[in-house]
Amino acid sequence: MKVLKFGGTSVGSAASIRNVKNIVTGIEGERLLVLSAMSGVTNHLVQISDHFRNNQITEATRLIEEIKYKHLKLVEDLLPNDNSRIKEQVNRLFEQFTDILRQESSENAEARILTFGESVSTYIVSEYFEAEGINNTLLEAKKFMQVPNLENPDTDRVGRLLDQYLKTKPTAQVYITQGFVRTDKFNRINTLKRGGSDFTATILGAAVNAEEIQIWTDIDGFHNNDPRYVEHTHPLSHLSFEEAAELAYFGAKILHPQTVSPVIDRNIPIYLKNTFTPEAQGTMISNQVKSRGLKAISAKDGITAIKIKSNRMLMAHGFLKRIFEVFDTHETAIDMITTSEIAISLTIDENRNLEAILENLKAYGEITVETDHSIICVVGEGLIEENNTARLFEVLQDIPVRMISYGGSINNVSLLVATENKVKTLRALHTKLFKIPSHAAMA
Ligand SMILES: Nc1ncnc2c1ncn2[C@@H]1O[C@H](COP(=O)(O)OP(=O)(O)O)[C@@H](O)[C@H]1O
Ligand SMILES: N[C@@H](CC(=O)OP(=O)(O)O)C(=O)O
Repeated sequence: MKVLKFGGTSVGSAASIRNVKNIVTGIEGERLLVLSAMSGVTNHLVQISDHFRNNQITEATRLIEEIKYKHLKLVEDLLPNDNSRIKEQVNRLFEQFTDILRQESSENAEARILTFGESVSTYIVSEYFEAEGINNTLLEAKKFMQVPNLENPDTDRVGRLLDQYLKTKPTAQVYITQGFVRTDKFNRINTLKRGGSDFTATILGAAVNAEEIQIWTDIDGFHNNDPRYVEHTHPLSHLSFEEAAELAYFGAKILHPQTVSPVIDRNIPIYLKNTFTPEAQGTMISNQVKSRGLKAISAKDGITAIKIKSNRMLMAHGFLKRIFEVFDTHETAIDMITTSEIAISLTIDENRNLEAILENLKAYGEITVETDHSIICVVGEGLIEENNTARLFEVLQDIPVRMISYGGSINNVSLLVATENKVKTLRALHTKLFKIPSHAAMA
């Protein structure tokens, strides 16, 4: 079995869905397709959910009509003839969706709203494939994507649930299912967080012990820096699991942060490919280390730095343990840590429980908080043994760096900068580390 994930732009128009069809028919054997919502739809659903929560029914209804029209137009473009049955079903799906909105507001209603885009996109693609003679079975992801614990999905359990469910469905060479959706510990619909269809693909890849996972997107692989901010980036032909995991966790938008973790133990390779230029090589992510030294740079926004200053207690044993317990109690992960004789600074990327954390930390010293920071992550196998780092520190002469994490792993150096300096830092590092002429890296 191969798992093929197609992202929002790949299912975003009739032309791109025709590319998807050509890609899928060019691959032999059993294929499990994981599809995202059409590009832009989940953003609209977020707005609909917000309007709904604020009782702005007129605004919510206008947006629903907009995305309904977008999907009906897609049906018209893909299947110009004999489409009335399919349009009726799309209309029915939208009626069911509007019913969700009428129900009492709850966290669950929000997740059901956000995951609706995947329900319609998979239905339309399945009908289109059928009309094109590609026999396929549409699977409801909520029947088997039981992921109560986002940090550590039980892929064996997902595999067992999928096996049971498949017994109730017609067998096919092509299966189609929704990305992004999961059921949580209360067995209610929830999401895998934004961009989560990549994570669906690797959870399912591990669950069925796939021979490989292909993630089809709108760019020719993993680039060595963020192409939205930096010019003259280039795709990398290979990344190790560790390199890809660090880059995704520290912000590279092309992959959901947790994409890599489910497949490492089973050693299932992931290929990143471009739906619009399928012949391009793309990036392979595997357990092999094909080259050492500097590979890529990424950035993660929304970081908060917290400093705890205490000239009495820092060196006392058990002090760090008590600090970490505060974060543990409030289920908040720590990203970076630096210590000095009298202070510890650490960062978090989730401010949901910030107030409660600060309240608890007060007992341990004087607290300073800085929001709106970004972690810049420089990654490569054996990076810090390869003498690249002297050049890294030259760049930092011109950029105010709040924290540096060096030596936690030999594959990664992380810097914390104010978000207003992020783009400048990415470009300066690109120029210096990849030896690009300085005028060329500026967008
Ligand atoms: N290092 C990187 N390499 C490639 N693309 C990146 C990188 N960092 C950010 N991106 C952005 O990620 C986008 C693809 O991710 P995404 O929009 O989530 O795709 P999809 O909708 O297919 O899931 C690219 O268009 C690119 O702008
Ligand atoms: N549609 C969801 C899930 C997803 O992964 O989308 P994409 O593959 O387009 O990033 C989102 O926008 O978050």
